[in-house]
Amino acid sequence: MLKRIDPSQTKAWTQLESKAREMREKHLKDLFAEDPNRFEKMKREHKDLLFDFSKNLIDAESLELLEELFSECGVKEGIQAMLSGEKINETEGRAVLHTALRNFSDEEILVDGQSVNEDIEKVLEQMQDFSDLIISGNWKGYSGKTIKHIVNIGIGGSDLGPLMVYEALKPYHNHLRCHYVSNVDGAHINETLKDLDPEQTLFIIASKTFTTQETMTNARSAREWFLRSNASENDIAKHFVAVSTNREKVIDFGIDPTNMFVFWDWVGGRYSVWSAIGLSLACGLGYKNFEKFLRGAHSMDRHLAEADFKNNIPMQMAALGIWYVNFMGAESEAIIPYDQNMHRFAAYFQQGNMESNGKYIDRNGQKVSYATGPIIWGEPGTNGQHAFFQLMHQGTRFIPADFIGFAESHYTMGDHHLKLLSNFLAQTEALMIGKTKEEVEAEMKAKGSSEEEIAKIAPYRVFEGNRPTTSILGQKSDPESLGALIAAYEHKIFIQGLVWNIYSFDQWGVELGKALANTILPLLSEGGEIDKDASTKGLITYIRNRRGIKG
Ligand SMILES: O=P(O)(O)OC[C@H]1O[C@](O)(CO)[C@@H](O)[C@@H]1O
Repeated sequence: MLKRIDPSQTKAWTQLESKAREMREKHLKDLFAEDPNRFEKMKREHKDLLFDFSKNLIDAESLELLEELFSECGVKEGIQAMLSGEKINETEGRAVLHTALRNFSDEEILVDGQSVNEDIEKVLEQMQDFSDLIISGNWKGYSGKTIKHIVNIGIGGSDLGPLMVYEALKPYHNHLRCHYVSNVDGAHINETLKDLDPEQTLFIIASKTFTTQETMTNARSAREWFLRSNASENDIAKHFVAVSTNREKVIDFGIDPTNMFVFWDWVGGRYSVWSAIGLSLACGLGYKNFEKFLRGAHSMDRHLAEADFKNNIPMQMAALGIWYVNFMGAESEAIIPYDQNMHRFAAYFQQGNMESNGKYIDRNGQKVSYATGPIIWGEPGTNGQHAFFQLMHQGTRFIPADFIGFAESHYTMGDHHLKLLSNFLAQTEALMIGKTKEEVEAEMKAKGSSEEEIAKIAPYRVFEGNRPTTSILGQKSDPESLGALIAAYEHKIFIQGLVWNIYSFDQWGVELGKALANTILPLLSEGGEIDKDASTKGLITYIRNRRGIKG
């Protein structure tokens, strides 16, 4: 059982509030001037990864108070409860064991007194055998041709994880091409399938529940598309496999259960990339790379369990997030990878973070009186610089940002990579130091601007700076580093949920919209009386009229 402490009633919380008033008067530049060893003291390393926390608007005393807050809220005990398989997802009565999926230690993990180790190993073996068959070409489609294209049909956690990782690890792609269809908008599946050959295409229907409207609609359309070729129902087994926890529904859909890869209710959708949901990755990157990805995450799990607060990377990330959201007034966090291939990383953690911690009811069933999960957003640098960085530098919002990059690139053409990295470093520097009025005026004067021009334009060219960033650097983007990085963010989210006294592993907030969509669908296709509010009714009527449906 997790503790049920209202964090705002703790001793540390009140102290943090007064500490934050003090810190709001400080400038990051001064913190660096006061302590020349700030970088050395505030950087943390894990394997190849370097986390530089020094450009954050925080000092040692604030971090000590956050450590106290963590201890008052039972963070360590909460982590232990998760790792040991306790049913900490209490609103769904489930354990939370994505860490077990990447557990390469001998430690046995029990759910309801039963070890899950063997089940996990079995599925990993099945994934390895299957991906080897597909990659080697020994798995043949119905006409005897090898598979060239894999289409993963899923949504949310059954899509974003594999898609993000497949994109991020482009240099590791083999000859197969993986595609990801998620949106129920027919554009998605049509545009994906239009250039594919059914004889050489394999579909992975990925859905934890196997009931999700978008996925089942796309899966049915994929089957129809497949059967429109010369294929028959008997050929489906060679072209459709399923990843799910729901065997019955998989069979109902017509997929041979021998072509089913299982996972379990103790794997949350948004934490499922480590499970058989990663099947497209095992195929498209090769099983060895998938395993390296799991091992990278496992190393971060060990680090989480073993390192003390000061040296614990996910704990430091979580502490900073809480500091900014609850004490410094931040509403959002930006994630900006200086790595084009990581272009879906922020989108992935939108779900990871916002579906986990976007909650206002606490573990006592009461409405919270403090802010919980922030808005997560971001795009790769340098593109972001030419889009939203204006607001980050001179806007009225306070936006802590993570910058992620790698010392080396897989791509050796020209000097792209050094230019990319120089932008990364320049932006974090600029966000921190800003540019004073005096500096602007002196610069304009040196360039020959008149006094009048300086007075008029200088205010627009001043940057206050003092905008916090965390820089995360690795050697080279690879499966292990990516695994470790994702795990660090996952743990950050969980730790924050522990402190905020919320349940991070359910997602009741997505249900209402799903249920209402089911009431609207027949109104759009069949007509009938519309018992809805005036706006929804008006919109339904508009669509009906435009589509020629009589009311
Ligand atoms: O894998 P499933 O069951 O199709 O669910 C897909 C997604 O839908 C949600 O349940 C709600 O959006 C997510 O948590 C999940 O990742």
